[in-house]
Amino acid sequence: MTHSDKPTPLKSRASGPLTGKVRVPGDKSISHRALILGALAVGETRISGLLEGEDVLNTAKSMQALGAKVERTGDFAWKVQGVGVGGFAQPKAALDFGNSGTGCRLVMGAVAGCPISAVFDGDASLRSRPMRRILDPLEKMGARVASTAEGGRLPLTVQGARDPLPITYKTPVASAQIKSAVLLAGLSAPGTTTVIESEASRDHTELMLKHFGADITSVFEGAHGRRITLVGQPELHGATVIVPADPSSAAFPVVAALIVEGSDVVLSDVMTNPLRTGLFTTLREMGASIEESKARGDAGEPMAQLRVRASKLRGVEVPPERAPSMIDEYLVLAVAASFAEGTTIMRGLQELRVKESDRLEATADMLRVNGVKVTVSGDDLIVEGRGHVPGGGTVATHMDHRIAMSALVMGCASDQPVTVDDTAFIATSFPDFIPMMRSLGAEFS
Ligand SMILES: O=C(O)C1=C[C@@H](OP(=O)(O)O)[C@@H](O)[C@H](O)C1
Ligand SMILES: C=C(OP(=O)(O)O)C(=O)O
Repeated sequence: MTHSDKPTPLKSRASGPLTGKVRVPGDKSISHRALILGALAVGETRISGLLEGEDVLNTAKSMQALGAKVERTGDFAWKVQGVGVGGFAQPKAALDFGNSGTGCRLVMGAVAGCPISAVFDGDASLRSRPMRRILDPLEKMGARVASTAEGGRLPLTVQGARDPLPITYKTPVASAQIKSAVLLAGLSAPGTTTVIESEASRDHTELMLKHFGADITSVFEGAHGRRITLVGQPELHGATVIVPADPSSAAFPVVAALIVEGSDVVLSDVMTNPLRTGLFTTLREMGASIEESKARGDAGEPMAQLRVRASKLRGVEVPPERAPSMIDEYLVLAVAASFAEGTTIMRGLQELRVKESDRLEATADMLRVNGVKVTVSGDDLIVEGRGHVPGGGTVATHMDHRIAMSALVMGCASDQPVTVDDTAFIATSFPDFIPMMRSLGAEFS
């Protein structure tokens, strides 16, 4: 996906109370996985609530290019006719994942277990992100990689293994993308593939593999880790997947409701998998009123309705072991911390440096240009909250959807409006963010 060269800036200014009930779009992690596992299954997979954002649409296109039949049957409703484990066909052209690390890295794993070769590419942001962390284990499993870019960056070619080897792999960092790539390649290997992680990352791949019929187990390992074992060469069967609302997208209206005085916002069907809810835990520790009701669990993932009311927040210390469960939410947490009274210290954020942008520096810049006192100390982010934010700054989004949305949320309650230089990348994960926030009362112009 290429964006127009002309940036689309937007200004966010303080509004009256935010009110109403919304359902944010389907979870991005689950949407990617539903398409990929649907493509690797035998038979038909029906997906409802799919996130129709650019990242996921690029994964859908790649599944089609690899031989699966992927069809949109209605609003957020999709049907996939799979080719079976190991059954991908040689794609005719390069696979373009646009801005999406998840799509690119998970499909690399799936391709590594098939006897085909595929070129992987993406936009300037994705081309700058490290791929060695994925390629290392895939090479151990028998895949071969050719890259002309430095450090195994995109564009690169993966030649999948004819006879993939099962491995036991300890991930060097807590990353669901690394874990998932190994497990997806392991589907085609005989015997058991094991992934050990010292900090548990989101477990959607494990839950969904089970849902599609794989023999997979996950046990605790050490204080915070997991050992995941997958029996290779299963026959995955097509399944029904109901995609819950994305907690990483819900994070934006949640924080907006907390900081805009008098707000009362309800969010339905938000996924509450504990490996994704670190932000809500942290906000509650800061004094946030977030009430959960209507808890249910369709298709292996828990979800609930959240009612969020404007709250006086106080600074807290966020421990490093919480990072995997809120890794994409630190940007908007930093916004909440700016409106809190007191200092918030977020520790162990090294992984933020290798996302769509260097999110540690970009978050600090976002706050700084809006008059908030902030320090990056090693891999820690320290925000000095003063109960209000001066605003008045223009935020550089660096091709990063979450910076754009966080900055617009900040403007909802700052003394002066906040401008973002480009909103185009919001479409990667939350295409209706702007109209949805306006429907709650946000003033974007
Ligand atoms: O597996 C996934 O769906 C994701 C894993 C995380 O990345 P890492 O695996 O690099 O931590 C997260 O940041 C990303 O938005 C989605
Ligand atoms: C890091 C993110 O996604 P990805 O790694 O898929 O680009 C994100 O959505 O914040």
